[in-house]
Amino acid sequence: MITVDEALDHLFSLVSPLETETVPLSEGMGRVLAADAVATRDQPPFSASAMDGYAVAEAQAAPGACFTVIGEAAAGHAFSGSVGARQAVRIFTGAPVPDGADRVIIQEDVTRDGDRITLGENLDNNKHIRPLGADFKVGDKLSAPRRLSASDIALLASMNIPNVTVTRQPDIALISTGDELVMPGETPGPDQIIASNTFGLKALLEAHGARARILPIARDTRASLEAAFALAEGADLVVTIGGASVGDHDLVGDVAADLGVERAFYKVKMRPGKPLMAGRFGEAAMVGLPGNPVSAMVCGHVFLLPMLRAMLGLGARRSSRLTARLAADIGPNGPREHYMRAIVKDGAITPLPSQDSALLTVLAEANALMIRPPDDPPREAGSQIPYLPL
Ligand SMILES: Nc1nc2c(c(=O)[nH]1)N[C@H]1C(S)=C(S)[C@@H](COP(=O)(O)OP(=O)(O)OC[C@H]3O[C@@H](n4cnc5c(N)ncnc54)[C@H](O)[C@@H]3O)O[C@H]1N2
Ligand code: MOO
Repeated sequence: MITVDEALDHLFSLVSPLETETVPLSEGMGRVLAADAVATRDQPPFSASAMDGYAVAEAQAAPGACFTVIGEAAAGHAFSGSVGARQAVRIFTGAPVPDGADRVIIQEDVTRDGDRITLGENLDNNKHIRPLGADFKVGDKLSAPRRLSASDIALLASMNIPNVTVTRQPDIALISTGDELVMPGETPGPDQIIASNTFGLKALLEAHGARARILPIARDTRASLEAAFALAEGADLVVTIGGASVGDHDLVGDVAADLGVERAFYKVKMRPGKPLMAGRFGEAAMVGLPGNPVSAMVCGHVFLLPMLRAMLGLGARRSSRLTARLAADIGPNGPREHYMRAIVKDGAITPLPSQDSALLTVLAEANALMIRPPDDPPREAGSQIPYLPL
């Protein structure tokens, strides 16, 4: 058995960053920026009023001072003249500040009578002006690689970038295997259950930038498994679930080998997730996950998401870990790295009482996978423990 980090190194050797494509900015959310986006304009492109009020020369803005209003500047409508001594321009938020003015007095601090204004006695000290280029200047950039957030999309729009160069989304084919499985919505026989793993994995992978396809369930026969692999044609990554262990009906490894999968490894020193296999399948990578529902999802977090990030050009790194203080004493760990379903609350982490890898209710209740290294000694409450957030 190899360690989790060794398995990850093998998995990274099976994938590489995918090619790029250009998409409209409105479809860029969650995509990975593959080329720096460079501003070709300053924002704001002029010094702009930050408030509604009157633009005047700072030097004359004393309490009680009087000015003559000579015109108006609104957003989208600049005042073309310039502001001289004892003159003011009525101005609104977002309007260019006219020449000669370098301060905006908010209208709450002004009394107006016809064309005359008088400043109040308690002026604030703020100029209420946003300088040219205060947000960004020509040449400023949003650097790649970067997964685009909603805030990034707003920034790119403001930079006048209507299309973005992003990494193509990996196509991931998901194959459930087993005679006991039917799809959600079907009527299971008395000895059958519902295929949950492909659905959970599709949700996980798509939330992180992949396109995942759930293929028809492969039955525990060579022919059915071969048919499922054929349907996976064109995928960047083929993921099978179940049939990975040592039972008489666990055929995935044999069929994959017959189809030319060069196996990179089999079995990882982790819990859950031990019977994991991986290899190269033509142009694609192939990963065989264990069937137990929690094992499959844990392997999704620990292995598939890092592979996905590597394919998206975000680098070949394991998932980032956080740490929390242990809420209560725990006993020693066994020989496999244990990913325990746990709850982190107010900075303290508590493993859930049942760690059976078949219990999706426990996984759904958990918000963290608490990580215990192989042969970790007992830990006392208060120790810092690493975890993967779920
Ligand atoms: N003698 C041994 N038996 C087992 C070992 C072992 O080392 N020696 N390892 C155990 C561990 S650990 C795991 S994990 C499982 C993995 O087995 P498989 O990958 O072969 O998975 P299956 O036997 O096909 O299924 C296990 C379990 O999960 C259910 N399952 C499968 N696919 C799905 C799906 N898509 N959605 C929902 N549930 C699924 C399946 O019905 C079984 O209940 O092996 C242990 N055995
Ligand atoms: O490794 Mo199995 O995945 O412990 O349940």
